[in-house]
Amino acid sequence: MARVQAEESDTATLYDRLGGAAGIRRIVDGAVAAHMDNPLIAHRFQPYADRPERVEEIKQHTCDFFAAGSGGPDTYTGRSMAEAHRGMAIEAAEYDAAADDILGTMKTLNHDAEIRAEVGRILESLKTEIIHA
Ligand code: HEM
Repeated sequence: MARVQAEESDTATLYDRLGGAAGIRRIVDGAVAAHMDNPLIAHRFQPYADRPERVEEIKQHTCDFFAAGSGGPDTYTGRSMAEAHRGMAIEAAEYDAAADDILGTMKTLNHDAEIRAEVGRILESLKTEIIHA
């Protein structure tokens, strides 16, 4: 029985381990709030402060992006990462600040070190697409 449970948890998708759509939404909400408060990148997001409908659209696309990339049922219909960030000239330090916000939010939400490291590796793999796009 213990063995079966271990096998089940080994095969659970990252999407399931993040808590599905609701769990991903909590991470995205927390990360966007952290970005707005992060002196390294707040200026990137402040122009959206009075456009709640655009913020909601970006959040929805980000949720779909993470869900589709982690084994969830959703399809991502937003732009590619390079296209979404083209012309912004995002620096590596800004990228790291955004990744820290996401991983810090996950820690606050009690995701353990192992799953945070897994998400950290995925974020790292997106870095070259997003910086200097
Ligand atoms: C950590 C990895 C990142 C991921 C997975 C990510 C993901 C996304 C997604 C899915 C969108 C929505 C695209 C769309 O609606 O078509 C988006 C938009 C945006 N991202 Fe990122 N992003 C990341 C890093 C960053 C960084 C480092 C910055 C700036 C410091 C940034 C600034 C923005 C801005 C300002 C928008 C809105 C663009 C617009 O309205 O046209 N992102 N991002």
